[in-house]
Amino acid sequence: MTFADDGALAVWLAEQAGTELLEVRRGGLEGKALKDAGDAASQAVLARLLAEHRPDDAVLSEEAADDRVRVSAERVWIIDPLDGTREFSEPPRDDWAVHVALWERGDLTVGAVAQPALGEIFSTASPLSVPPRRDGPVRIAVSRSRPPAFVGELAEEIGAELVPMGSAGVKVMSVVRDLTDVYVHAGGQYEWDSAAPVAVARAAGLSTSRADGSPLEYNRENPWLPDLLVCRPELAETVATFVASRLG
Ligand SMILES: Nc1ncnc2c1ncn2[C@@H]1O[C@H](COP(=O)(O)O)[C@@H](OP(=O)(O)O)[C@H]1O
Ligand SMILES: [Mg+2]
Repeated sequence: MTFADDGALAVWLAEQAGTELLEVRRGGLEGKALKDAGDAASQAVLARLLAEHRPDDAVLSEEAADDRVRVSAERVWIIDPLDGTREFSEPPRDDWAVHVALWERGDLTVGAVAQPALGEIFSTASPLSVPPRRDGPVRIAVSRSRPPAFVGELAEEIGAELVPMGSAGVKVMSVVRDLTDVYVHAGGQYEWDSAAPVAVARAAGLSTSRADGSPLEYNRENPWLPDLLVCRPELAETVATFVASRLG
């Protein structure tokens, strides 16, 4: 197969990696062995296919050594072969994902987020549009295992309910899919955790920023990008102002 279009390639790459991950999950491993096998198998698929289809592009991956060539490159694929590794290792949970993004000369241009256990893929190639918000409390997606310290207080302040789940990509997609209205994270993450999801969320018309409302930047020297806010645009200022006051 050949792909002239980067958006279509991203979708195909995420699908190929997702198929591999489902196969690994059927292989009888458990716990850490399953996590490690998933990380390695998905990385191998993505690295091989990127080398074949885009040999001149740089890659930043959670599962590979950071090749500093990317810092001065014009095109960088930012990938997380398995986001929500913990949930991947807890079948039949479906809150884990494959992230494939492309960054070009300063910004994200393409993204695909596969949720293989759901059989779904979300992408900039086929953007969704988020329906108007229904009545009822604001729904805030948060990490199952590492929710930000301030999130209980935020929920109380704006009358929201918390919806815990695994994987940064799944949480961003929950806003895209109108399962939640906000995803806010702080305390730790890397560029690969949010790049593809953020590209998909932007294409769906959502607000994407650092948790305090400042702009997100990708392909920086240090890929540590510890906080994130993805939400319906009308909620962005309220949440960011609250978070800024708590994060100082
Ligand atoms: N405090 C922290 N420090 C580093 N990474 C974090 C983090 N909190 C969350 N993450 C990463 O963000 C992703 C989503 O986490 P969570 O499900 O808790 O929201 C996970 O990616 P991986 O599964 O790719 O490692 C996790 O490792
Ligand atoms: Mg991740």
